[in-house]
Amino acid sequence: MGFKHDLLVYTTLECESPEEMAACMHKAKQEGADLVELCIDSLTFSHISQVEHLLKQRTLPSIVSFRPRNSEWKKACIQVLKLAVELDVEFVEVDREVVCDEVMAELMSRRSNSKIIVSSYVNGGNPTEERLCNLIINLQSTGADVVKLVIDVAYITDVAPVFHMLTHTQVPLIARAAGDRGLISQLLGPKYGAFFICGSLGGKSTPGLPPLTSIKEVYKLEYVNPDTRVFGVISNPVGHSKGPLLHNPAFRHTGYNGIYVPLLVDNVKEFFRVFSCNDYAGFSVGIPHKEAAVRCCDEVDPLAKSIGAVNTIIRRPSDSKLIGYNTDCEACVTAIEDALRERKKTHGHASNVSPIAGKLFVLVGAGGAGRAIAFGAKSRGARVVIFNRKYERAKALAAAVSGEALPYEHLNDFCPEMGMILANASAVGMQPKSDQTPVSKEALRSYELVFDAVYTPRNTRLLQEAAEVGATVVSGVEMFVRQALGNAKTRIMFANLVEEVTETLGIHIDAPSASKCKLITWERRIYQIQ
Ligand SMILES: O=C1C[C@@](O)(C(=O)O)C[C@@H](O)[C@@H]1O
Repeated sequence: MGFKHDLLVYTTLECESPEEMAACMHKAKQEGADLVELCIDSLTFSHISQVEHLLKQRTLPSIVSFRPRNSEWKKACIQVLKLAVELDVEFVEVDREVVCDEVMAELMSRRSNSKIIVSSYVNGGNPTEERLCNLIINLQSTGADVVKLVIDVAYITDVAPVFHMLTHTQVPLIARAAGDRGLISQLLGPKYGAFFICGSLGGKSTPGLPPLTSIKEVYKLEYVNPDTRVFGVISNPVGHSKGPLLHNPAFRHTGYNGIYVPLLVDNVKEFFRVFSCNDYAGFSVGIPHKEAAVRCCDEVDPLAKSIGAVNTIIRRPSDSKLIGYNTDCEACVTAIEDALRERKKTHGHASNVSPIAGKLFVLVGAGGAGRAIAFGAKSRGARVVIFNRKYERAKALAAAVSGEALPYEHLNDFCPEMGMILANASAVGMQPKSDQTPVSKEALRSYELVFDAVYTPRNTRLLQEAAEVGATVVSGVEMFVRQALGNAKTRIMFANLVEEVTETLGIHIDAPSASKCKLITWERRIYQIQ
């Protein structure tokens, strides 16, 4: 078939009425879909003529599918599939489990322009290459023009055999790993020769499916090819990350053939074992993996080593070794310093000494991000006090930065002096639990500045309440963009990208005031603020 490398983006329409389906088809077209899968079994219709009308009026090339929900529906299924073939619908999808050889043969012989897709659902997780291969051979033996597999995956690593099949199968193959952990089967599919990619309609996040709009605008999958280098954020959860919105445009501006994707990882070590080739070139590391990731690296930068957490990993092309860095530390501390300097400037006393020096720096959270912030604050001469739900972790971190650990229950009463700095490095307040806050509004009155590492939502409850009591607030987006620049800088070293990435991101950590307006531009872009 001629279209193997011409990417077609489709979306699946499940609607109650033919009218609604026609309207959704229109919407799918507006959002950039090349074709739609019409799930006729989702429709309520009294007569087949309504389906006929819908198919004749279709405004996009279509796949007609029908999944019978019980044995009585089987008759309707066969009737609809035959109708679709008669009407020359572009693709007619036949479920291998329901359609017998005889009907299959009839559909094949009656079609003129329709292509027949024979599909199967692979359940039970852990799809081995052998299992997938046998299934493909079986489906192909029906004489199908296209074979389609929807595969249940338990872990992101289960997607690797799917990529292997996409690369090595001769018959045109549509493969989709279902669920959140299967998302990369769609985003990276084109790298492995996939020619059909499924997206979700209406900006909706459907598990395992990228929104149609982000396929076109963020990932630009039509440019992904076998040489595309893969980057991504390893995290769990990962859906909140704005990394793809920031790194993908940066790649394009610099003409670099790379893609940056969310990687929902349960076990970092296993992830690196399976995705071990040079094409998987660099990673951001998010919660809760920043400490475990240190143990996966072959070399760790001295700063990251002392912190005990990495948030950036680069695969060195010359020997495929993983090199870990920590860009959170400088990102957070410089964001706080800049805000304090700005405040001092308006109060008339600017100075070169870090404005954090000598301050009481209260840190909530002793995980990977907390560790980086504690080390950063200590490096600037702050007195660090740590609160963490698990007291033992707070104590261990306090010992590492010559600070003090206090029981979490005392956080709201802690007020030894006024004008302290508060940094939240816990996930409290992150979407979807954005009504939560780690520190009460009353307690915030003792702080001169409040920083929140949580950046989704942008204006957390903690920051809103801190602003209401008159504190200077620094949002997590300041840290997020700065750590991403750190990612880019480490990437430049190994991918021979020149200063352009820095230019594109537009932030020069050494010259904070010049960077401010670019930061705001990125903030607008990331949160899609007009
Ligand atoms: O903390 C963060 C944010 C992040 O996890 C993200 O959401 O993209 C990426 C990490 O590298 C970084 O340290």
